[in-house]
Amino acid sequence: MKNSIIIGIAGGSGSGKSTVTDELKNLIEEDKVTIIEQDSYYKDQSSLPYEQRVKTNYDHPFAFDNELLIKHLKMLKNNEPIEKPIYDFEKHNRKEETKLIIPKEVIILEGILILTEEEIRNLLDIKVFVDTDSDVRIIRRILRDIKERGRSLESVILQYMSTVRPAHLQFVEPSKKYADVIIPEGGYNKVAIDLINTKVQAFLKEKENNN
Ligand SMILES: Nc1ncnc2c1ncn2[C@@H]1O[C@H](COP(=O)(O)OP(=O)(O)O)[C@@H](O)[C@H]1O
Ligand SMILES: Nc1ccn([C@@H]2O[C@H](COP(=O)(O)O)[C@@H](O)[C@H]2O)c(=O)n1
Repeated sequence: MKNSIIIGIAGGSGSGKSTVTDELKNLIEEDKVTIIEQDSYYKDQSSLPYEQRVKTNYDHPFAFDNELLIKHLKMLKNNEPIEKPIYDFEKHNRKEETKLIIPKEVIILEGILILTEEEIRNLLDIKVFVDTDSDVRIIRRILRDIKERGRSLESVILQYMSTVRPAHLQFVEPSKKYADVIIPEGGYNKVAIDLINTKVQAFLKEKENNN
């Protein structure tokens, strides 16, 4: 029997991925669940000045160090701890420090582009897509990025029009077809979150019975 299961939660920026992830995490015993954000695996850009880092297209698959993400997911599956990078949205770069992540039975991986890459998809036991209309997503993103990511209204709008929206249409939206479960409006869809949790609890019970 597997050491762990990995649940992938994809969806556009502002769709409610982190909210779904937190709601699901709260239903699982604390010592059995860990969260991996694809955002933590943005490529290291220390060699570039801030003025260049601001201009990076953070919604294109090239922006992510998926090689490291895949390596870490495989290590966790193998019961090995990892040093997860920590991302700084204000500086547009990885921090120098990392966070020790101990392998747990349930791993929740969340991020905009986790379903676009076949090698990541193949590591996922449950694939979820949080499906929220673009007008709702941009409003949520404006509020969040100004409050939590040190952005101005103008910068959020410019970034949305130049890179976020085109990459969403090119990469994120088409990846919905790979999902096992599509959650409309994300966030607080209790029925959908309970259904995923039922599958998680069945796995944990089976694992306990096998020990
Ligand atoms: N169902 C919802 N109703 C209202 N606000 C929500 C809902 N889901 C998420 N939010 C808010 O929208 C913002 C973006 O949600 P978040 O879960 O961080 O999205 P994502 O991780 O997909 O970018 C957050 O400030 C969050 O509190
Ligand atoms: N330096 C960065 C890195 C990423 N972004 C944006 O974050 C979005 C993904 O995070 P969500 O929590 O919204 O899913 C993505 O759309 C990037 O545009 C950024 O603005 N700056």
